[in-house]
Amino acid sequence: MVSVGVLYASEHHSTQEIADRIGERLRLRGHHVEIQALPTSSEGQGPLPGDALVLGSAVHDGAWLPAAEGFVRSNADRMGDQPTWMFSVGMAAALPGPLRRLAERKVQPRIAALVEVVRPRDHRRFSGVIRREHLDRKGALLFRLLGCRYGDHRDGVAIDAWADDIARELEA
Ligand SMILES: Cc1cc2nc3c(=O)[nH]c(=O)nc-3n(C[C@H](O)[C@H](O)[C@H](O)COP(=O)(O)O)c2cc1C
Repeated sequence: MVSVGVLYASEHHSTQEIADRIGERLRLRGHHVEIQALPTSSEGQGPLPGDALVLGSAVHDGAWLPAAEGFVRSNADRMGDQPTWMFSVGMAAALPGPLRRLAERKVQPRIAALVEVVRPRDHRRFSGVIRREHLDRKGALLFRLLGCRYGDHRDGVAIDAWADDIARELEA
């Protein structure tokens, strides 16, 4: 049994629910799991929870949310202390075919820079939920012009499979 901290930053809850799902799955495999939202301020950060970390964030404008990016930056010197997995929640699955393939291939530079700092066992990208009310007028116009689809694009099977991969590595 390994103690795992699942830390996330989420604006509209889909990343939070993905973090919960991963945490639940790891619990089912017998691990002790603490699931926590990352604080918006880097002040007062204590010890990292758990002997292993799963770190995730929603992606906004090509970057992790400030709480998650700030967490990585302010803990850069101890990021290698325990095995860590990263996940990013974006909207690749909302994009039409060619754009989607492009988005799936390319990790945005600001996120790639965080991966360089953390050096995780794996960095996985999932699609989340995107609704009209999440976007301002300009964003909604662009969304429509690009032919994107609103909705819940999460793939529960892929999320569970990834959590199972983590559990297997923890048990190895
Ligand atoms: C203002 C805004 C900007 C976004 N920018 C991106 C982006 O640059 N890349 C991407 O893949 N997804 C982007 N998304 C989609 C979100 O990452 C996606 O909806 C995700 O599920 C949000 O997670 P949350 O529900 O935890 O906040 C954006 C969404 C919003 C509302």
